Amino acid sequence: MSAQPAAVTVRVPAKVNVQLAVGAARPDGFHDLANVFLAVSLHDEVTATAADTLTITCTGPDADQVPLDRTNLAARAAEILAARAGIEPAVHLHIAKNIPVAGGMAGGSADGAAALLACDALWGLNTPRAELLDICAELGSDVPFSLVGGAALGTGRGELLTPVEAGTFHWVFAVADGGLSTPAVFREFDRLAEGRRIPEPEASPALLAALASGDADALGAELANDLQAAALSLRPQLARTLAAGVEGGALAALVSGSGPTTAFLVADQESAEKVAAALEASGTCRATRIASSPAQGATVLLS
Ligand SMILES: C[C@@](CO)(OP(=O)(O)O)[C@H](O)COP(=O)(O)OP(=O)(O)OC[C@H]1O[C@@H](n2ccc(N)nc2=O)[C@H](O)[C@@H]1O
Ligand SMILES: Nc1ncnc2c1ncn2[C@@H]1O[C@H](COP(=O)(O)OP(=O)(O)O)[C@@H](O)[C@H]1O
Repeated sequence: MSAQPAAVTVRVPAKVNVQLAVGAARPDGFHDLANVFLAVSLHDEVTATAADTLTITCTGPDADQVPLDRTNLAARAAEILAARAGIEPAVHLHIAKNIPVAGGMAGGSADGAAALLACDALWGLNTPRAELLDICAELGSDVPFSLVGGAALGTGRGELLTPVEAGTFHWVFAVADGGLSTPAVFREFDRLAEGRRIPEPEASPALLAALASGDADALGAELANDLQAAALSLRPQLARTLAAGVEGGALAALVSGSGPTTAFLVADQESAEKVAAALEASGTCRATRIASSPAQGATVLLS
């Protein structure tokens, strides 16, 4: 019998939604989506080590905003996996956090997927991939994509994934002060849509073709986020950040998912540095990050 590893580290990417088409509210409170996810090279790392009880620690610039109790998605992932295996969730999960918190980049979802993979390896469970994906969907709509990474279309509430083709793209992200609550942004979407017929969400063929081609100008023309108006309604100053990035040379700009992080598509690495400098000089954001896409999904680094 092979020895269990003493510690397992999993690296997991953030995401941006290059198309987020939102349907009407469903009876269960969720919204049907056509959610074109792209994993980007901004990562958290989650390390699992055996411990007496389930404990969470977190380091990084936004660590003080991360819950360290059982509401942390990494803790919930460990509990669900342990319950299925009939064992105790006796693990210390350390989160090295680099993804903005409550920023619309699925940082919590990323940690949930990473913790699931790390615990599965630490406990030697070899859970089938399909079962891991089921647990991810139970944890949250974005969590399956954090496991899978790359580029994918999410339907249903975003949890039903079909891989899509994607060339390489370069991005700048502007991190805002404070977060936005995802349910609050969906509620604002509903409020703004009152009295209007909301079409069924559908992936745009032009967007998917642009994504596959690797042509940044073409993709820039197709970026679309139905939650953007709601995020801007709750946080009007984001309009200044979007404008500052475009004036600084970005090909296109949009709010990342439910926000308030804003995403800027740029031509190349050199342009990324210029746009990041322009955004920082504008004083309209707290920080900037440069990244490329697509990035690999949750991956075991050390064990
Ligand atoms: C908007 C998106 C875009 O990818 O992500 P963020 O930008 O916040 O990261 C996702 O749909 C967020 O997914 P996730 O953060 O996993 O949400 P969940 O935990 O499943 O749901 C939190 C709450 O968001 C709302 N919600 C979420 C997904 C969905 N398809 N319809 C919804 O209405 C519901 O109010 C739900 O109770
Ligand atoms: N591991 C985690 N990292 C960050 N936030 C988490 C985590 N687990 C639970 N949360 C909670 O989820 C909320 C949303 O965080 P996050 O996933 O970063 O944002 P978003 O849903 O906008 O992508 C946070 O405000 C926090 O209360």
